[in-house]
Amino acid sequence: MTESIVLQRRQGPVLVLTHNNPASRNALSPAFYAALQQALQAAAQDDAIDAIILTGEGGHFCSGGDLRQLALRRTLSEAERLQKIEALHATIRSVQACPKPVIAAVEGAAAGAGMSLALACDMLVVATNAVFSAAYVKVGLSPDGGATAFLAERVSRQLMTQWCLTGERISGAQLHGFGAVNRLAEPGQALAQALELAAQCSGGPHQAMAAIKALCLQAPHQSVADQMAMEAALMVQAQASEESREGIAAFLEKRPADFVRLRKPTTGPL
Ligand SMILES: C/C=C/C(=O)SCCNC(=O)CCNC(=O)[C@H](O)C(C)(C)COP(=O)(O)OP(=O)(O)OC[C@H]1O[C@@H](n2cnc3c(N)ncnc32)[C@H](O)[C@@H]1OP(=O)(O)O
Repeated sequence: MTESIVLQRRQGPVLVLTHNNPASRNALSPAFYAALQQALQAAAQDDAIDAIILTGEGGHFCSGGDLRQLALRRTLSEAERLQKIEALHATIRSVQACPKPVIAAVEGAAAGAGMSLALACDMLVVATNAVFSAAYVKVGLSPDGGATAFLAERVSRQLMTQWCLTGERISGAQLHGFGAVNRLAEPGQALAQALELAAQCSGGPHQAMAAIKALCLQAPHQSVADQMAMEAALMVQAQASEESREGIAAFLEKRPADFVRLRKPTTGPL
């Protein structure tokens, strides 16, 4: 039996998704795109899952596009090449469209589109030995997977341009210095730290958290007026929700809020 390209493990209400292609340092593949999208869609529907961690098997997060496959792309038509890029982009969108927080736990390399995938996540836990690189330039390519959008959210245009033009390696510690990282972990501890962070997001109000994720994703990309319009639209919904009824009642009754009982009963194993 062939092993899954995305390993799935539940730790309480946290789903850990592990890219399992260590022989190529977790280079990207159509099978990975399909499996990750499917896992995220299933997790979105599963009320027992509060947060998702994305990580890589074998000490590396992801080495980006598969260079053996990319070498063959020149023989494809422009439309076919676009279709392949779109498969990556659909995967990036699926991370951001998932209503649950997705946390990247990064050890080792996050190169090229592997860096894009890590930066697409809602939160980032990196080991000090993690190495990010916009490696595209090294192989004569320009960035994709949202790399330039995600870098622009985190650092100046000058620095982003330098990183993309040189493909230089950026350590986990460096990224942490730019405030681009939620937690900096000792080597080998990124997943453990990500699980701690995920635990902080557990037991919360799912609808409100989905609204918060959507707001945080849009904030760097729209005007204050548009952002406030989006906040208003979501707040109108939130104020009428069972979640806010429970949260406010719990405060007034001096007891912990119980958002979990508002969810549908789970069908899957915990
Ligand atoms: C559409 C998307 C485009 C892009 O993302 S463009 C950017 C593509 N990515 C890169 O250019 C990064 C290439 N990889 C590396 O720089 C290094 O690797 C790492 C830093 C990730 C890891 O270095 P180390 O631990 O020393 O491993 P190793 O000996 O270089 O590689 C081990 C095996 O993994 C294969 N491999 C690594 N990255 C890729 C890749 N991106 N695509 C296909 N295979 C890859 C190698 O070839 C080799 O394989 P074998 O053992 O058979 O010699």
